[in-house]
This record gives sequence, structure tokens and C-alpha cells, in this order.
Amino acid sequence: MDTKVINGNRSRPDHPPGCFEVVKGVADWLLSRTDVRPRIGMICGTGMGSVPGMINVRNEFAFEDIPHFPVSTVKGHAGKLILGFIGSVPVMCMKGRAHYYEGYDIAQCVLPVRVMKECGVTHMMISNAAGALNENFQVGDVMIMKDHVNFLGLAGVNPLRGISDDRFGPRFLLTSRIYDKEMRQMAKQAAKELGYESQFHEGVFAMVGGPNFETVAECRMLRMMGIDTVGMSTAHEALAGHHCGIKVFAFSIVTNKCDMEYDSGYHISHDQILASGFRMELMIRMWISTIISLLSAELEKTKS
Ligand SMILES: O=P(O)(O)O[C@@H]1C[C@H](O)[C@@H](CO)O1
Ligand code: HPA
Repeated sequence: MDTKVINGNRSRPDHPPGCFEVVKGVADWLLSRTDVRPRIGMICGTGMGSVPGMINVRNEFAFEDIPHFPVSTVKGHAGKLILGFIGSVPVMCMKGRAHYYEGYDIAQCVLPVRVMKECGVTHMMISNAAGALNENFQVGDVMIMKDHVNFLGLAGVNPLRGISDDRFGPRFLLTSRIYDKEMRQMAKQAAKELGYESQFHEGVFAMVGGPNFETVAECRMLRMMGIDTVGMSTAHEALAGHHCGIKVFAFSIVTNKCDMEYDSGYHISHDQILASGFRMELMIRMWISTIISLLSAELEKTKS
């Protein structure tokens, strides 16, 4: 049997999903098919669908055509990986994502993030659609993440679980500064410059496993815990990005309020969430474009 030792750990036979050799192989596969050397990686969830339209596209791949890439089965998630430029900034952009609730192993869910790192990405922008727990948030608002509660991670459904490979990052990771302060500042500055300030907040996101929406008791618990928005993605991607040294920025697009009252008759559906996200696409596009202009000066400084 082919077993080998990585970091003092005896690995399982063959390559476990998302191990370094697989990630490197996928990155090499992509880099041999494009001349783009991306610096910014983007994961576009619901409501960020117009952002890929800003890209001067050089190459586009369907997720299903990329070896080992998890394929999205959710309506509204196109499942395309785009390489190109926004202005002069080389980007690698996922139009849609695969979620843990679709049945993937958590390591498979973050494979694209690790591939981004191996392709040269230094900064990452992640978005999701989320329900608002904070009473001051309205549908159509945006919440910049300053922190998260990763319920899956806390329960051990963690992409850092398993054999520790230093080529990704350390065994024991400090996560108290997971969301990059400079990028958060740029995002707030961009919202101010565009006159969007009243719709933008900073707060704490909670990732739950989904795919069901939360019960009233769960929503009340989350609010009591000081959580502002809740959704079914992002925290594991942010964790994997931070682990491998990428500067991470993430935000929630508030597509609905959470149901806090029994027998309220309030209804949440994926189609409503898609419609709310769609209404915000123009604003998000302008905002992301402004953040990227602000970021491009910093990227110039660290060009290799
Ligand atoms: O990929 P995101 O997190 O934006 O997708 C949202 C959250 C759930 O996956 C689903 C619920 O409607 O859409
Ligand atoms: N809960 C969980 N995930 C979500 C929600 C929600 O209310 N809205 C959009 N994604």
C-alpha cells in the first residue's frame, strides 16, 4: 500500500480530497491554460452575479471541466471560473460556489480557495446572501464581516481537520484577525465615496450548515449571541484562505430578515433570496469596482 509520511503523520493510502498534491495539480492545470496570473480571488455568492460582468475575460471554465473542482447544483450559482482583468488587476473569479450542504466533504468545498493560493492569489473577496438578525439591518443592506461564528468549524467540520500540511499553513491557526483590517477599511471608504454609507454595516456573521432556514428558536439564539447575519457559506472559505496566508475580505448581502416570531406567517424562500440579491447587483458592482481601484495601489507595491 502506498502510505507516506507528511509532517510526522502517516497519510492514508492515495491522496485524500483536497490534499496539497491535488491542489497543486489543479493549479498547474489552470495555469497551463491561461496567461493570467491572478492576484485577487473572488467567490461570488447570491447577489454578486453582476461582478463577473466587470471582468475583461481571458479564460472561462465550467466547474465541471476543472479536475477535482466541486460543482454547484444550486439555482443562481452559474458554476464558472473566470480568469481576466478588472482594470489592470488580474483576477480569478468564481461565479457561484459549491456548498457543504450539497454533499461535499468540507475539504473539497475549500479546494478552490487553496487552488487560488497556488495560482498566486494574495487577496480574496467572498460574498454570501444572508438573513439579518440585527434589528437595524434592512433587506438590501450589506454587512462587512469583522468576525464570524463558524458553527460547522466549532463542531469539527473544519477544512483544517486531518493531516496537517505546512505547505497550506500551520496546524494551530490564530483566527482572531481572520478578516483583513486594511481591506475592511477600503470597503468602508468605498461605500462612503459612493454615498452608500447608510446601507453598509460591519458585524458578525454566523455560518450554519443549511440547507434548511433556521427555526424561530435558532434565530432567537443567534441574535442573543450577538450575531448580525446568518448564512450557509463563507466561514470555511475564509478559514482556508487565512490559513494559507491570503488576505481575506468577506461580506453578507442581506436578502431577508430572519423569522423571529412564532406563527408570524413570514415566509423565506430561495427564489425571494435570489430576487433580493438581483436587486442589489448594480450597487454591489459599483462598490466592488471602487474597492478594487483602492486595492490596486497596494497590489502594485507588492508586485513580484
Ligand atoms: O452562496 P450563498 O451563501 O450566497 O447562497 C445562498 C445561501 C444559501 O446557500 C442559499 C439560500 O437561499 O443561497
Ligand atoms: N438563513 C440562512 N442562510 C441564508 C438566509 C437565512 O435566513 N438567507 C440567505 N441565506
